[in-house]
Amino acid sequence: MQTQRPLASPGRQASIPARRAYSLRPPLTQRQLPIARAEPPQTEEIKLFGIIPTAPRSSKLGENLEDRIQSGEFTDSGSTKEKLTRPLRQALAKEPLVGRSAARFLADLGRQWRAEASKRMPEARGDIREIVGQPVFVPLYKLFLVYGKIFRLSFGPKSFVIISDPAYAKQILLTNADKYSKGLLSEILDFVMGTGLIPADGEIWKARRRAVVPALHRKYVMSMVDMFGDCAAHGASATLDKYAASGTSLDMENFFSRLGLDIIGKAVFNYDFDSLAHDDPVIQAVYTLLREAEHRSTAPIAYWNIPGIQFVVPRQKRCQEALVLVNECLDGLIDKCKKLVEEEDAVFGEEFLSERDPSILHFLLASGDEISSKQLRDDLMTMLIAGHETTAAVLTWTLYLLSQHPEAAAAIRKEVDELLGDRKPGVEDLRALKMTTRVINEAMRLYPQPPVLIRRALQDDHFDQFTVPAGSDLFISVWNLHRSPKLWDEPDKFKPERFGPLDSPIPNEVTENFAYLPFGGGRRKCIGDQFALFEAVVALAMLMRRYEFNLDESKGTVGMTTGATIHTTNGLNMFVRRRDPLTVPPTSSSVAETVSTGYAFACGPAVMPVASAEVVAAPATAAGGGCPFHTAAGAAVPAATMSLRPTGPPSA
Ligand code: HEM
Repeated sequence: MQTQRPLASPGRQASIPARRAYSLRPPLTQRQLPIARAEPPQTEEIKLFGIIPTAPRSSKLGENLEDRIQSGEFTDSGSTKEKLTRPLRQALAKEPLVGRSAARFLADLGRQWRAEASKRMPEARGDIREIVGQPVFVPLYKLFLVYGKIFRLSFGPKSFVIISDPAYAKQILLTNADKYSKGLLSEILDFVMGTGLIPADGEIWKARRRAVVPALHRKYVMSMVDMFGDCAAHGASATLDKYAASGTSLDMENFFSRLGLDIIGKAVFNYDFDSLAHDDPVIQAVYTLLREAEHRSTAPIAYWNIPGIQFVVPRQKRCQEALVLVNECLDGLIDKCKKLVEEEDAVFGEEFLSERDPSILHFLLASGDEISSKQLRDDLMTMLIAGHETTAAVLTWTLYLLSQHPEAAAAIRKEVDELLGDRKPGVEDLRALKMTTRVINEAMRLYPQPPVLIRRALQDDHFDQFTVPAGSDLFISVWNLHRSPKLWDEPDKFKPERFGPLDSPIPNEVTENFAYLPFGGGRRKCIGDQFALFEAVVALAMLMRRYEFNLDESKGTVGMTTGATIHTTNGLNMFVRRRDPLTVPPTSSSVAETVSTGYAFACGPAVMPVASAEVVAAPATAAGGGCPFHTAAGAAVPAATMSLRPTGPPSA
């Protein structure tokens, strides 16, 4: 197989020359959209960058950002003062006496102005509606191709620094991580995650990371593999077989969302949502919260801060009710688990795993971690949300890509047929499912979940000649990094072989030097990376073995919309066909046996700097209860396709 590595390491990256924008656009009230730029295009510059001026933009917002970028509307270069005085200097230079010395003086001043201008970060100014009308990472990519690895994006008084360079990403996530907080993300997610790990900062984050990371220990992740297979098999019999028999297409995005929810419910708090087989109010409430979080993450203003809004606006009221329902359910599960911990009276130690309830919640309670039930709920909600939509989105886009690349689908089937037949993969099989894993790695490059990482600078930080002042909001565009033509050969193409021979290490931020960040990097790297990768590999292997999937094109293009993760616009509608008679009876491998043989994780050097060694053995605590809502009949769960606005089809 051909080996294609990223084209350039960050050190070798040739940066796109810095350009700046001083768009003199009047305020919205004074102009009618569409509007052409107030400044004439910089013809010289346009030629330099191979950009051809275009006609004024059309009337549809967002539609023509590309044209507007090309028109030079956002763009200026060098020092404006220098450019304005240039004709004067040229005229003066023709005068023999005083004129020439005045021209020389202006030339010196111009050099100084240019030097100062070169320290100003390239800036794109625009109308926020250009961005909110489409998945945010799409316009950011177009702007990145013009402005390069770092630029400021300004909408009136608001501005964001967009980072699309591996070395800069490494600086923010790893070397200078202390200088950054989660900023906007904490504000957006506060209502649902509170001070859970994702939005938390400072001392709370440190304490929670130290407490939670050890719960996802090696033995725990291994013990989950069997459950992944059970859930996938259940999904097959509860849903896919029915659609295969009926011949009607099924929204696989919705299917993966339910599969992800069932898996994470069991893994985090030993709760069987069984959303693959039925809907109930708790499931509906979880989706209401997820949709609200997504909505907030793309909203141009923080409407949720308007006092009393949760009592007035119907969607906010529903969100509030959903929160109460989910919290009550979590409280019930916490009580039930406390009781179990008390009953079993097990000795807690490193890699503690209860046979009756191997969940993360059980670990946290058994560890004697002294935290409030609010903090515990925040942690559980965080893991529920973080571990559900992300994996579902990864599986959705992997299957989409496989539907476009039958040769890769065939390669996976060959691998699975030879290795597993129709039995569930065991832990020892994961290392051998190399092609399946590699396809998922490449799908995570093309469709990173989330496509953008959010940070706020707590102190000034410097990126080459540019200073990012304290208080700045930064977006690390993982989408841009993963699709940068400077880092990847044919970046928009699906090429699992680009990561090298199948025997080479599984790609991650370390192997690719921060050009590839499927699980982030540095001290806030995903704590569920191995869990998630194993889950995706098991589910994909089992489904590809049993079924063939073909896109139902009558349902329209598979567009992209975004919230926290990338969703399809119209669902991933697939015809499902059962493959040839399954000859090998499903069997399960012994997880315990494999764990004891000391299987090594295949994910490369995981970066979990707050080490699991910090676990302290402590006595168990107690109480009792259970979720009162699980068996209640409920309304239909909303489709997992959380469309915000339609866009064009994905380019891969
Ligand atoms: C394919 C599935 C997944 C993907 C693509 C993914 C991706 C990520 C990324 C990119 C981050 C870093 C965010 C940032 O730096 O701002 C992150 C953080 C996190 N992820 Fe995941 N994740 C996945 C699955 C999971 C699962 C299954 C869990 C839990 C069991 C989980 C729990 C977390 C938590 C708690 C954090 C925050 C860590 C911290 O800030 O200390 N994730 N994830």
